[in-house]
Amino acid sequence: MSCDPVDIKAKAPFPAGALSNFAPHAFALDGIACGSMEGFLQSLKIQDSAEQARVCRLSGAEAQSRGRQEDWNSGTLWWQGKPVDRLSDAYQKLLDRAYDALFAQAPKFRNALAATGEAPLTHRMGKSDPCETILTEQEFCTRLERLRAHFGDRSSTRSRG
Ligand SMILES: Nc1nc(O)c(N)c(N[C@@H]2O[C@H](COP(=O)(O)O)[C@@H](O)[C@H]2O)n1
Repeated sequence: MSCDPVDIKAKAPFPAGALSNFAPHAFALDGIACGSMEGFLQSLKIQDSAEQARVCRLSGAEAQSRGRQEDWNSGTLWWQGKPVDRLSDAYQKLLDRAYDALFAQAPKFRNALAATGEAPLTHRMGKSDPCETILTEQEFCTRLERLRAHFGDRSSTRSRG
């Protein structure tokens, strides 16, 4: 049986809206408190660690518009005072760790992800060029689908007894 895609965006009803990076799900990464994934992502454009930690606590459009004030045309992003090349494996690993932390620490995010069943996930408003955005549609949706596969892992473990 095929399912309709779930297109993730902030103003969509559950579960798509709750999966938006804008949604206020609290988690911590490397001891830094984040109010949402958007707060974390947009903070990566900011070199100053104190201001970065402040932006991490934001959510929604407030977080996005704060990050969009920064010029990161050089392709250098920042985490805890260290530069991270946008096009590097290190950046992909940082994104993995952030989404793993969100999944582990935010039950409402996990519930929304579980509620998508096996539907394809899309983020049609997202961009595709990594030089134009801190998170492409593909980087976003593949991570959510990887995390969602954990639910299947648990049920198959149970069914094997
Ligand atoms: N609301 C919204 N509008 C757009 O035009 C977008 N590209 C997105 N995508 C999300 O925005 C974050 C990336 O921001 P930047 O493009 O780097 O400023 C990330 O959360 C995308 O999922 N959202």
